[in-house]
Amino acid sequence: MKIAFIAHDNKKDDIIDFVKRYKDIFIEHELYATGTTGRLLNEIVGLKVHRFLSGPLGGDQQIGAKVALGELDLIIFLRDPLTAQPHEPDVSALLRLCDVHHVPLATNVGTAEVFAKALRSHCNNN
Ligand SMILES: O=C(CO)COP(=O)(O)O
Repeated sequence: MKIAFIAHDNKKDDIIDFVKRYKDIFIEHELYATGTTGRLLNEIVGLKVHRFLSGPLGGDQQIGAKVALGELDLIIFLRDPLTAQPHEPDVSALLRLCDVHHVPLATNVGTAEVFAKALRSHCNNN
């Protein structure tokens, strides 16, 4: 599967912890991320990740474009619901495109866990 990771700054520790816990699963897939999130997943978790621009510089929109083209299968976007983002319109546009194109989207660790466990059982059954 093609999976994209995005995390706002206050959620960077959470996404690192989450991806570390499921590294054995994610390593089997094609991974994408916004700039800073991708760098951290590469340097700290040790995964190969295709990196787009940083979110505020257009990375969310680049991921949205891939969603619109049917080129991503799952989005893990750990949003910070307590901090205003200068690029909020880009964030909303990405969430909207996921809904338009029926692409599964996790916006918190609880939902991301459900997806990761589903991926794990899918891998174990194949
Ligand atoms: O701002 C973001 C998503 O809206 C995340 O971007 P970075 O991964 O570059 O920090």
